[in-house]
Amino acid sequence: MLSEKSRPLITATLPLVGSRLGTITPNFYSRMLTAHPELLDGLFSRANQNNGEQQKALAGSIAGFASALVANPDIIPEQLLSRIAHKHTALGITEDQYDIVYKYLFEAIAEELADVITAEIADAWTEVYWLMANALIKIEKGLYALQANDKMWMPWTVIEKNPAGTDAMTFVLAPADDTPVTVARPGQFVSVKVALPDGLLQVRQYSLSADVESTTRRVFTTKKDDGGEVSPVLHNNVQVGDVLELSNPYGDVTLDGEGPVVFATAGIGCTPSASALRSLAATGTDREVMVLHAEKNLAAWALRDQMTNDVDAIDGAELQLWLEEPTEGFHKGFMSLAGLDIPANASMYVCGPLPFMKAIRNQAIDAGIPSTKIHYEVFGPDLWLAGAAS
Ligand SMILES: NC(=O)C1=CN([C@@H]2O[C@H](COP(=O)(O)OP(=O)(O)OC[C@H]3O[C@@H](n4cnc5c(N)ncnc54)[C@H](O)[C@@H]3O)[C@@H](O)[C@H]2O)C=CC1
Repeated sequence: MLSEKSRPLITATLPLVGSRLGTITPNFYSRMLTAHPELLDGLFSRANQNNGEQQKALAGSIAGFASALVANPDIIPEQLLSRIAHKHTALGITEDQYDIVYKYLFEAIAEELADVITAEIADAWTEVYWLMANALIKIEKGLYALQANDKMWMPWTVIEKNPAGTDAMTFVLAPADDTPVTVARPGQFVSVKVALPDGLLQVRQYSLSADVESTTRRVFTTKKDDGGEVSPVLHNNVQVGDVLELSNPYGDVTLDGEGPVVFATAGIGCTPSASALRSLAATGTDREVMVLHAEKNLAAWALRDQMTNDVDAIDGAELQLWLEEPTEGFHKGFMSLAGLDIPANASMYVCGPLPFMKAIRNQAIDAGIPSTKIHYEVFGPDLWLAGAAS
């Protein structure tokens, strides 16, 4: 919990620190990556460094955590930390790296706030940092302990590479060694390590799109982002027979509980819901299932066959489709929940572009679905969650 000594200091300086985070975090990353260039090789995303998303995400997390602590000094904001911990473990973050972050973050704070900072203010923010870091370290240790092995990276052989819709590709992989494989949960993702043409190793998270329970297959589907650094390499360069390094599965937006379930997805955001749907169909679920999906056109829908087959296989399951390009038999334009008969006790899983998720979450809340039952995950640095928690 935040000490009584620090609380008024954090309350008083939060607006100022919040307003300067935009300069503190680039200063921090620049110091840290200059001193530890190895962290950019296989840990931090070069694309997110270059476009500033990583800096904004760190700033958002710190501000969100500090705001929550000031409002409730005795309560650690679990949801915010859980989401971050799953991303950290998928990257193999270790306890000692929190010392490295502390050193360069506080050097950056000292420089950027030189006009206002006192020893007392620095101590108060140090307390906030270690409250957050120690809580994360504890959650992350627990997540690592749940895995079937204690390795970060395991070799997997690409055994299939299948085009999925017009822009995506499904990769099926089999273990390339005898490391015990963790059974994943529907909705989880794995990190995939890819060597770029310039030799730099980069890591991305991809949702498993099918067969999550399997210990002999990993299946993920990725859309090619022509402006991106990693997906074009996966699509163009990686071939059947190649070996990729994969992490254990992580992610806390998973299909749990009972009762009716609604999947509302758009574009390649259908992947985690498709794996959940696959699991429901495979286990002969008696849950009421509604699948809502939005795409530009029918051909773009990456997992069309898999999802329609699984909807057909589940008793009473319903599928509705929205297409931007008018197509007979389907809703036209962006998804709308208006007029849909969504059960009041439904759990909703929303995944797709951020504006889509915001629109659907708002509509669902207006329709009476409690926010606690609406599950979503922002892929990439988690700005929205950090903002929502503050
Ligand atoms: N596990 C996860 O959280 C995953 C998340 N994603 C995310 O899903 C997103 C999907 O990307 P794309 O397929 O390229 O999407 P896209 O840009 O092709 O859009 C797909 C559909 O989203 C809907 N949409 C777009 N903007 C909207 C708006 N302002 N309001 C309402 N609906 C809107 C439209 O129906 C559109 O056809 C990516 O941002 C990716 O980060 C993707 C895979 C997994």
